[in-house]
Amino acid sequence: MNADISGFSERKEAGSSSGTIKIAICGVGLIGGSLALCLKGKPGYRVVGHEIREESAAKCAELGVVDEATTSLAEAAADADYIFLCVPVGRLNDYIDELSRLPLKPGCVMTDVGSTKASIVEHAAQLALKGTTFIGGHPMAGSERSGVEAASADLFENAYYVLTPTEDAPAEAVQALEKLLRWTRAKIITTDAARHDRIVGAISHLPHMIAVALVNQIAGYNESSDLYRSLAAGGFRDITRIASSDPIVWRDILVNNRQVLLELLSDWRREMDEFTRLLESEDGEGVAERFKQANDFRNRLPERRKGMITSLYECYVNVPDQPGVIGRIAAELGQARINLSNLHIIESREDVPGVLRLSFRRQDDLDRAVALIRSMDYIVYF
Ligand SMILES: NC(=O)c1ccc[n+]([C@@H]2O[C@H](COP(=O)([O-])OP(=O)(O)OC[C@H]3O[C@@H](n4cnc5c(N)ncnc54)[C@H](O)[C@@H]3O)[C@@H](O)[C@H]2O)c1
Ligand SMILES: O=C(O)C(=O)C[C@]1(C(=O)O)C=C[C@@H](O)C=C1
Repeated sequence: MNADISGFSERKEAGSSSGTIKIAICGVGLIGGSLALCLKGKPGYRVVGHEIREESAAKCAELGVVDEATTSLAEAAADADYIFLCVPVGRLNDYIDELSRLPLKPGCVMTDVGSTKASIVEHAAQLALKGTTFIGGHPMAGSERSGVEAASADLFENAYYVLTPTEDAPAEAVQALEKLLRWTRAKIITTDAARHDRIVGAISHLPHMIAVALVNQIAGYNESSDLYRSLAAGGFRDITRIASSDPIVWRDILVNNRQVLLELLSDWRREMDEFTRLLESEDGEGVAERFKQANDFRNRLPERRKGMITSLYECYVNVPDQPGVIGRIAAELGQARINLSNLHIIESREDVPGVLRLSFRRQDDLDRAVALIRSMDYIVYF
């Protein structure tokens, strides 16, 4: 791979013969759509989306997330200067295979956003991608939501964006991709694919498994009494938000990174066994020590840095069980031009006050929303 890249930098700076840089985004969902929004409309760029279904292609074009959309991979890839693969991890190798059979523009830089890196990087290296360069990529930002409707131009701001170029990747290609990715306002770092998978397995994949296991455990208890669901408060919600993530996307990630995850699960079991031991021996000091250690590490994580702890600024509003209340709050926020990124009704049953979770992408929007909703006499908390 990475054969002839002569004239690479000039081409990237000057764009194609038509004077534009063509960027193909395959899979215009949460991540692909967010990348498209970061790049679309920037001087000299044309963003072409690829979706396998006609309706999805039409939708991302209608939403204005891409300049144009197609269901033909050949059409999307033809003359593209950059190709982003933003489909579930289990489909990445197939895309690389298919692209390797298509005529690609010499000097084209191909990258992906998959949450695991070793297998795709290895697969791409086995193929001679005809004068093009593959560079693995992974933005460390996301959401439990999925699909193009959840895409946002702000998603990657201040998050880390990991690149995993192989040793033979031309420096010019890596630099060109880094330069393009500056539009995401993410912090670009490079590492090797195996290290990426180990670390991201620990800080992202393991937590997703734990969240899902915990929710399923409690859902089982809830069979006997709905009070489990009703009483689930901040602690449960905080640790389980990511259990709402897309099942197919996560099936692919976990299966792909299974070697790393099996080791991590064994360490996790040891951590749980330690709690069992402490409780069985009524070792309160030992329990407090576990919390102290965890506090020390967690409190040193950078505050509110997107991608690591949370990408959202959220508040909760108690709402009475009356028709129109939620619409009124949403309408007031809209009128004040406060950008609401998500609204979720957490509890809504007859005669029981509901709780509305409002999510914002910016601290400023959250602050203004809280002031506004409190001025409407609703109780707001965090
Ligand atoms: N969700 C996150 O928080 C997050 C964060 C960083 C990276 N990623 C990675 O980004 C990639 C996309 O995830 P997403 O969250 O944007 O998911 P998504 O469901 O929002 O989007 C997936 C996209 O892939 C397309 N797609 C789905 N199945 C397909 C198939 N079988 N063949 C072809 N196209 C298909 C969909 O039409 C959609 O455009 C994944 O590889 C994931 O690991 C996700
Ligand atoms: O914020 C979330 O919902 C995420 O799950 C984002 C998250 C993560 O675990 O931090 C998930 C998957 C990625 O590949 C990168 C980021």
